[in-house]
Amino acid sequence: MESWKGKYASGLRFSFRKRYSTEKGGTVDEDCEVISIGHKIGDISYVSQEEAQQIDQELFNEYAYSVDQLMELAGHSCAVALAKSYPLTSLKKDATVLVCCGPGNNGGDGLVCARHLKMFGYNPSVFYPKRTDKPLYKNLTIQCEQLDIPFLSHLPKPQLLSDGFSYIVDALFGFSFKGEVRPPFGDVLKTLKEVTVPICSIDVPSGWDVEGGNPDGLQPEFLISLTAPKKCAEKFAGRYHYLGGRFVPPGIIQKYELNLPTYPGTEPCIRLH
Ligand SMILES: NC(=O)C1=CN([C@@H]2O[C@H](COP(=O)(O)OP(=O)(O)OC[C@H]3O[C@@H](n4cnc5c(N)ncnc54)[C@H](O)[C@@H]3O)[C@@H](O)[C@H]2O)[C@H](O)CC1
Ligand SMILES: [K+]
Repeated sequence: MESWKGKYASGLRFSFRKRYSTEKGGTVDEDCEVISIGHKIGDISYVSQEEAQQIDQELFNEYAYSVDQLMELAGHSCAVALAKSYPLTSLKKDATVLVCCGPGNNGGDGLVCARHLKMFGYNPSVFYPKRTDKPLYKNLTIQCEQLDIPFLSHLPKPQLLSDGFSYIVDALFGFSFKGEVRPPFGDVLKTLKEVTVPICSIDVPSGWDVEGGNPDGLQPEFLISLTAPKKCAEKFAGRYHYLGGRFVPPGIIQKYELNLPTYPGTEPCIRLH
């Protein structure tokens, strides 16, 4: 497991054991190792909603990336981080995974992630209740359909979801989420809050204020922050926190004074804790 803590100087490494409580009242131990591989010392950066949106726009406008390119890298890094956290061989239920996609680019990341999960041998299904009428999303949908990834017409009840899927990917909202949740997503989030299998959020746990979080909202087990963690990620108390979206140019890192880990080797993601 590669992991990073900004406060440790380069070359330091230590092991520790984390203990989790299970629903049945028992405990599970996990051996963890923290390795400092970056040259930066100091706490990791958490960006505001405005900074996240500015960085996004700069990547498109100043650095000439297309949204398809970044979405592909982002979604691929999500699938890799999920595969590291929930290896194929550790899953029952035929490695079935439900990917819930929202109307914006977070949902697009979810569609890309579903495609890569299928390529990695998982059995994803997609729930995509509010489709956006743009070629990018239509193409991502066709790509999934051509891989025989089922699209659910409605979201099953919590018990059925818990029985039928190994984990659920939350790709409903990312860094542009604002205000109170609007229909039909209030019901979707309510259902997801009641499932007993892990919820895995892409970029921001959906329904959380991008900066302030949401103590009454979803409590995902897994979070992958893209580009840089958003301020709400400081409140994430789940088991796996990854950073992905390995496409941030040095100019952006300097301009926004981002303190981020150096990705190891050719990895598209890195575990933060
Ligand atoms: N630079 C990067 O790191 C990249 C990140 N990517 C991903 O893109 C999302 C941000 O995408 P964006 O389209 O700007 O917004 P969202 O997906 O977060 O949501 C917009 C969508 O949601 C609707 N909405 C907003 N608030 C509400 C609400 N309260 N209730 C209901 N609906 C709401 C809004 O109307 C829009 O339809 C980022 O997080 C990453 O996941 C890119 O993939 C690549 C570059
Ligand atoms: K999300």
